[in-house]
Amino acid sequence: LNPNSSENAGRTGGIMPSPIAQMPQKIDINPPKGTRDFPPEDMRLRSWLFQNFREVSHLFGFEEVDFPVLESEALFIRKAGEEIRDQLYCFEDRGNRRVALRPELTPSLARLVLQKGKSASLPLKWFAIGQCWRYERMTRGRRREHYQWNMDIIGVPEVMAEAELISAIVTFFKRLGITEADVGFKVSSRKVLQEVLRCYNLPEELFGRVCIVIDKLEKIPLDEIKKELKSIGMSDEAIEELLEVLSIKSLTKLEEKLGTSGQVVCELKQLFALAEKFGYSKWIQFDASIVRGLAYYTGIVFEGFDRKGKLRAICGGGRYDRLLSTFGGDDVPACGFGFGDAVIMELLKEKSLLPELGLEVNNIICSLDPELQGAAALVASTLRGKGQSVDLVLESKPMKWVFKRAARINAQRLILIGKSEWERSTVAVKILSTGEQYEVKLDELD
Ligand SMILES: CC(=O)Nc1cnc2ccccc2c1
Repeated sequence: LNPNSSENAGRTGGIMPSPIAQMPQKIDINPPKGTRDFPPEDMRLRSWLFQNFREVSHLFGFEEVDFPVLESEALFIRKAGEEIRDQLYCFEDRGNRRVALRPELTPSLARLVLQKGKSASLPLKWFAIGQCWRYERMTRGRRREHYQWNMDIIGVPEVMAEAELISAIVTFFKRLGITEADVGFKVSSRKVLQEVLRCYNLPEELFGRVCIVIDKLEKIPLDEIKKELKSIGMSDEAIEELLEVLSIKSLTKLEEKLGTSGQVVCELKQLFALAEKFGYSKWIQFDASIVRGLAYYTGIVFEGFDRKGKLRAICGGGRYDRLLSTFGGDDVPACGFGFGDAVIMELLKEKSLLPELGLEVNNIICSLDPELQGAAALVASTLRGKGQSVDLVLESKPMKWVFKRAARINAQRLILIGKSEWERSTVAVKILSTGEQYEVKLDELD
């Protein structure tokens, strides 16, 4: 912008355009609406959270998978009136293809399972951590992206699969110091709904739409719920019966309502018995109102909630035995859960369970004069070769600057390359926590 600088040299006569006129359009340094940057202090927390996701997944013998954040829009087009559909971050690409930023991971996982087809020996136990997107009018100021941890078991029809998944989440909570006093799981089965709808001869294909309306039970007024159920084609009597069943909060009462023989009650009893064996009985409770907001669930559904009731659902999942066949594959039983990175962080903050994660560097190395830069590089490589982290001072800096930086990056040791020491193959070492100082032979430095 300096009118006298070289690139302007030789410009003839005329008034130099004012620097402002040359100023490139100042770009917005904030991330796009509804999205986040992760500067180091936030990235350390995120990495810590994901490390726990990964370690629990490996503890349960799951394999990590990943898929593109961009998918064909068709993967997410379901006609059940889901919120996730209304907020799909979709567009037409330069090849005129309808594509979308994935709003969830399960459909991509199902696509990959089908791609593996017969070669995939069941059961598959896969997990993924991926960024998911939604396009919301920013009127609500909500985020447009979040990271989700998913674990899925493909090919196991028995309730043992759901019990295993809940055990994984409980294990994760315990690792972070969250107990059954802080959170719980509401468990139900969509077959409860199916049972009621069958009694009232509601066609099977409307089942998903009813679930999506029911999922809004605590979010919109009851008469709005009734209106939507009526518009789907339910009679007043069916609606009353449905709402009555959904208010059941104990398996015993459900049994009275639906009878003991039904597969529904039997499956749920099995799950609660397994919970006992896994050791997380105190974490789960039956709650018939839980249906989850995704149309493809077909059986047991569950969601993690904070017992203070201040936060949105922490995680959720369930059985989706029909999803793969709706993608044209064979019928393969499947169940899984999604666990977002937002609510859990709010919960950990509230419970003061966030770890203090500072930057930690073993060594900071600097040379006391310019011609020893090479020597400093050599010492840095030697220590790095031994697995020690080194912050190498890359320019000649005054010692005051070096000490200031050493403190900021929390270096444990300062190594000075000085002329006289170097001539006798030694370096000066200062332990920054104690101030202890000594000289050490280069080949004894470890
Ligand atoms: C609490 C929060 O951030 N939720 C959130 C944020 N972004 C999303 C993006 C896609 C789908 C669900 C999402 C959910």
